Amino acid sequence: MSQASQQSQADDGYANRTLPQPVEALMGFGIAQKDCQKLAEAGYATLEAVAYTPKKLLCQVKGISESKADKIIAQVSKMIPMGFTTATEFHARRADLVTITTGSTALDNILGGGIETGAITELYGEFRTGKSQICHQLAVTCQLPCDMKGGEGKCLYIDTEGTFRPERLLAIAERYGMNGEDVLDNVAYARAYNADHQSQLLVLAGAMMSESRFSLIIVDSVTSLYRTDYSGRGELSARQMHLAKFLRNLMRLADEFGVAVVVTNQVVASVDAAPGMVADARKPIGGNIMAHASTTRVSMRKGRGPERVARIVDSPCMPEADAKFQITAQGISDVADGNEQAEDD
Ligand SMILES: Nc1ncnc2c1ncn2[C@@H]1O[C@H](COP(=O)(O)OP(=O)(O)OP(=O)(O)O)[C@@H](O)[C@H]1O
Repeated sequence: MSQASQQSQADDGYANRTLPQPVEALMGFGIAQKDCQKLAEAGYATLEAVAYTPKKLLCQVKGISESKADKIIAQVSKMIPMGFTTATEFHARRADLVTITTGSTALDNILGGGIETGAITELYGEFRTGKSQICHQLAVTCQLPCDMKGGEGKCLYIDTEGTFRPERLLAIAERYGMNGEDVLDNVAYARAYNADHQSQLLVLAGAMMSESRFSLIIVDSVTSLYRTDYSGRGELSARQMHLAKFLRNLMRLADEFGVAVVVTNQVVASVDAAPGMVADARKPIGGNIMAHASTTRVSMRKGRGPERVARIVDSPCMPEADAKFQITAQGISDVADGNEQAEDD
């Protein structure tokens, strides 16, 4: 969760967290309004966004010279705490960490309660494994109150494959007794048409999130446009650099606004999979860049009928584990025969 969102109001709590301060707050400290506007238009709409960005990038904003950037950084560093804290304090902050339910208790359990806010969770797997269905589920549950395992915030949904279906949200909302119209109104949806556009949408996202309370960003899928916009070995390095920048901006939004970020990813046949290793013979796209950017990685595969199996592959504090869930008309739920974790393969 971002430091700004820690500075919460009277009764504290995630739902009452204050929004980060707008970059215009610099105006009282000798920074011109037009410079604040330029920063906001370039995607640095909050003090946190400026504070978390290297000087080199601030200097790339049209009209921000090196000396202006120095002045801005000096002022922002007085306003946003970025130094050391004790592990005790950090631990206390994590105790308040909000997680968003996936709709399946078994899946929530292996994730440590649900999808973590302030972090990037990657769902990867072959087609039809339920990645987009989980995204639809979370777009609804992120709006639930915290005591119902929600995030009490809106959802920002970036769809790169044209698979977003509001009808699914309505069906899921009904399951939780939520007003369908409100649920749809609380989802900001954008279709991304190319990798540059996908990045540009994050600039808009930052501006929207500084005005209204969001608890979740979804990018479904994070890599598909990169696969089509960049082809062959010759463009691999440029692709990875662009992807790294996109992921870094996503992480910045997670830090800045304390929102959960969920990205889906496709898989490709792994040439180095050993014979007999059927279970994970396919690896997620994006290589090390993707692997390092994701806080938690979840591999998904098909089970019997509507059943699916999710496996925690990488997490900073949860062990590798499997959970079964199923896709139903009303979203993601535990398998009919119980909430138990899946047996070994
Ligand atoms: N209303 C529904 N009720 C039950 N199951 C559904 C419903 N809608 C979709 N599904 C199931 O969800 C599965 C598709 O899942 P999803 O779209 O999440 O796949 P995905 O992993 O995102 O695949 P891709 O990589 O192709 O986008 C299909 O097996 C489909 O039968």
